[in-house]
Amino acid sequence: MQRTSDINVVETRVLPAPETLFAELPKTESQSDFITRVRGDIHRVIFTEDKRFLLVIGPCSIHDLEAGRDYARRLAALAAEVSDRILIVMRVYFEKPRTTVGWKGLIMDPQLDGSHDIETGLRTARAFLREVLDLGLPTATELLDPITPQYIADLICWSAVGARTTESQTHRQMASGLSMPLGFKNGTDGTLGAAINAIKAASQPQTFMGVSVDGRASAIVTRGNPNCHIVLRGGSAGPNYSPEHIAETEAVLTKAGLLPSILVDCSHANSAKKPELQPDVMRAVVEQVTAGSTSIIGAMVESNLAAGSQPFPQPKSDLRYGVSITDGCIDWATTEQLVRDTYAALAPRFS
Ligand SMILES: O=C[C@H](O)[C@H](O)COP(=O)(O)O
Ligand SMILES: C=C(OP(=O)(O)O)C(=O)O
Repeated sequence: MQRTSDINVVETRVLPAPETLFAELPKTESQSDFITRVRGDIHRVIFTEDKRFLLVIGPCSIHDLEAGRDYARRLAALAAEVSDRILIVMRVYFEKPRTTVGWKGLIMDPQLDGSHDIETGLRTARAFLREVLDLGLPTATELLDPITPQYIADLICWSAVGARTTESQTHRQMASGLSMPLGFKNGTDGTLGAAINAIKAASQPQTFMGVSVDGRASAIVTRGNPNCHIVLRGGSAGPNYSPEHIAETEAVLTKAGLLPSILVDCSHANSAKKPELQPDVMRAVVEQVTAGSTSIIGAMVESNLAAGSQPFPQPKSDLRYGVSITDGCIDWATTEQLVRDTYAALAPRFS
């Protein structure tokens, strides 16, 4: 008989059930309390009941755990210093959507060598998230593969659906069942429609196929996620964080019957993918906030220990410490200065 399926499948590796990883790497009671409290804080920021500025900041992707820990320790100290005006959440990004092909992040390829040991990737992600939380630092990630949340979402305070997947029904359904506040990015073309439709779809009950905690294919029935908002990241036509863009986004959200809560991504097309421009974008955004904008709830910044990015793939031993292997970032000194400047600029809001 002619084979009609799996013609292009080379191997199927069964993964451990989510509950196996929960048992191996459990969430502690204090982590659980912390996540619940931070998610509540972010909810209040989205609903403008908390005046603090939500800042999602950190590496474009985590590829070196030691550098990730080093960064998290520094950010935790800084976050504690500014916590009365800025709610800092660390980008702990383990999944990378690619324009064509490339390294897809630590979950998909934890050895950085194309071996795609996803089982180790999932364990590594869980273990690292617990370390970040134990520093008293809230966690943010992009959820890309719809099965991933079953393994790590209990350790995430805020998540994103990226520009390349906001229009996907699969991701909107996934978002409708997630327990944390979530930002949908505008599309790579810069238009808002897909994100607006995504917020609407994710707020509704949905039924879709997924994996249960014991690892079986299941129909998942959700309640809808009421804590979704838009993230402006610019697009092929250029940046979209100017007062005019913010006013237009506010109007479109209001017309759609949605809360006009906007987080501005200072990276990606808002900085023309030039990481060193992010502080300028951030300053322009904070200026709008101090001038009275109530729709801007915060910003996102790609930051690492060292500036820029390095080519990848290359031998692991040749990689420079603290330098991104995906999008370019600002370095730690610039990050610290930017956060302190933002803290100072926000003073009038709290006086
Ligand atoms: O933030 C990360 C990247 O911009 C996104 O994953 C796309 O990356 P690529 O265009 O290098 O594939
Ligand atoms: C991939 C990312 O962004 P975008 O979806 O906006 O390209 C990201 O923030 O890492």
